[in-house]
Amino acid sequence: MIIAVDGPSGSGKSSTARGVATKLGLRYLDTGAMYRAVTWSALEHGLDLDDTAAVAARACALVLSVSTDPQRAQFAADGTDVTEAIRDPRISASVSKIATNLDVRKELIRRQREIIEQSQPTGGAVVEGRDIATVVAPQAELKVLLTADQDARMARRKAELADAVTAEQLRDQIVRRDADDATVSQFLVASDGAVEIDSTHLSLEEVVDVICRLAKEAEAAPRDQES
Ligand SMILES: Nc1ncnc2c1ncn2[C@@H]1O[C@H](COP(=O)(O)OP(=O)(O)OP(=O)(O)O)[C@@H](O)[C@H]1O
Ligand SMILES: Nc1ccn([C@H]2C[C@H](O)[C@@H](COP(=O)(O)O)O2)c(=O)n1
Repeated sequence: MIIAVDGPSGSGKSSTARGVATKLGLRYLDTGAMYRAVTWSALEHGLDLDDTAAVAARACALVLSVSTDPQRAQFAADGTDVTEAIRDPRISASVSKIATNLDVRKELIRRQREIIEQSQPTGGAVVEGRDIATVVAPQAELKVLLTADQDARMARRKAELADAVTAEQLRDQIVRRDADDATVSQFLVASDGAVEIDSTHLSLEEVVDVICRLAKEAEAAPRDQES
């Protein structure tokens, strides 16, 4: 089973997808981390992020190791563990430049599909990002658009960063980033066949439970039609 979870920044995609994967015994793929790792690598190499050809060449050359264990997020870029470095505000501020580079997207989507394919023998994966249901895995058995209103998303991110960001940085990470990212992916409205879950007034556990229930229904649906 493939479960696609898309949505805007701070809506709870990563925490929810990890929780669902753990509960259902599936792999977990954080596609945003892959865009972050390319950003980290491009900056390490001193590239001008506006030089789209050079950045795309870096993305293609990058040896990227991605853990799909929902209990143990780990990412390595050219042999360096970047699990923590890719969460740095410096990366969050620049990552949209990389994510709106269409040649980078082409390369990362190719890799994401490979990782998804590799998860099939062990039961599948929960894959989260911005374009999973629409582009990366439109064949997903369950497609979720996870939303929350802007104030809730900003408050969650502020709490997560232990108030270590200014109001301006917070707005940049949530509002500006979504506006830029939405120019290349459709994650603000539910695509065909996707279920929208507004998590504004739901706890993380409640959202995980709703998705697990929908997954069980989706899994049972073809069997119901056969009988
Ligand atoms: N339903 C919820 N209620 C309250 N807090 C939540 C809920 N879901 C997630 N959170 C918290 O909100 C913060 C942001 O969640 P998370 O990182 O999972 O969002 P995201 O959509 O993956 O963000 P981004 O796309 O920017 O990486 C985390 O601190 C998480 O614990
Ligand atoms: N499938 C995806 C996943 C992520 N992005 C972009 C959007 C973000 O700016 C950036 C990092 O994602 P995050 O870790 O914050 O979820 O990558 C995308 O365009 N497509």
